[in-house]
Amino acid sequence: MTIDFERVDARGLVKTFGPTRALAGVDVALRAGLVTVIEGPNGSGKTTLLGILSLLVRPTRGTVRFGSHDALASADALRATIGVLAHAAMVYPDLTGAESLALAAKLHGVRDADRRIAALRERFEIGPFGERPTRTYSRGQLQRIALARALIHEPRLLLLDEPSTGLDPASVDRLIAAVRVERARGAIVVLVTHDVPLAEAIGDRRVRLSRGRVEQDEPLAGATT
Ligand SMILES: Nc1ncnc2c1ncn2[C@@H]1O[C@H](COP(=O)(O)OP(=O)(O)OP(=O)(O)O)[C@@H](O)[C@H]1O
Repeated sequence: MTIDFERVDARGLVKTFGPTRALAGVDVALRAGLVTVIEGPNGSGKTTLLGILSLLVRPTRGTVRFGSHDALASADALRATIGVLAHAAMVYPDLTGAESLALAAKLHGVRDADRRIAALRERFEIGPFGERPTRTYSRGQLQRIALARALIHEPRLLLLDEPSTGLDPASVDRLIAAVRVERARGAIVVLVTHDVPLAEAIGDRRVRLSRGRVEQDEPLAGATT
């Protein structure tokens, strides 16, 4: 079954960890073909919000809808529609990059996996290093594998957590190009970052969190190129 949706709506999200209120009533609406940047100081709740949107963390209160689907009630079915690029690359160190992509394709039941992997390898310039174990990779090489893996199943919802950390300018350019392709495909893209130039280069909207609340939610100018 293919699940499709054009928007994700989170309403009234509260998340407490013991005495800590990581989120204190957050509403966000995310739409297909738009990049939403989530900003805010350390501890403002960004990672917690991303965890809830990835359906891996349950909110204490609130609702999450993927289109007409109650995402909290159907998390297992909907998880396949999500692609996540997290801080840790989450690859098996002894597998090669190519094997990591093949495994991800298999887990997601990607049809025509060989062709999809070849296309992603070309797009992210994963050359001969793709045949080496990932434990030998530089940060930028790992990032390219992680991005390719996050995109292997053409996710509807793409969640990127600080994707530019540690990348050189060429790698950041590649990342920006990749996000633009995903946006043009109609993906719903969420980008958590402290990287202001990156946010301004690809963000369509900025949601600023402060102490677990939305402090600002505004369009970003000039991001439509
Ligand atoms: N598993 C947890 N257990 C206890 N407290 C937590 C947990 N996860 C997050 N918190 C707390 O919730 C608050 C929000 O954390 P969160 O990681 O969402 O912030 P953030 O905006 O992503 O911060 P940063 O910019 O530092 O990554 C913080 O006070 C944090 O200490």
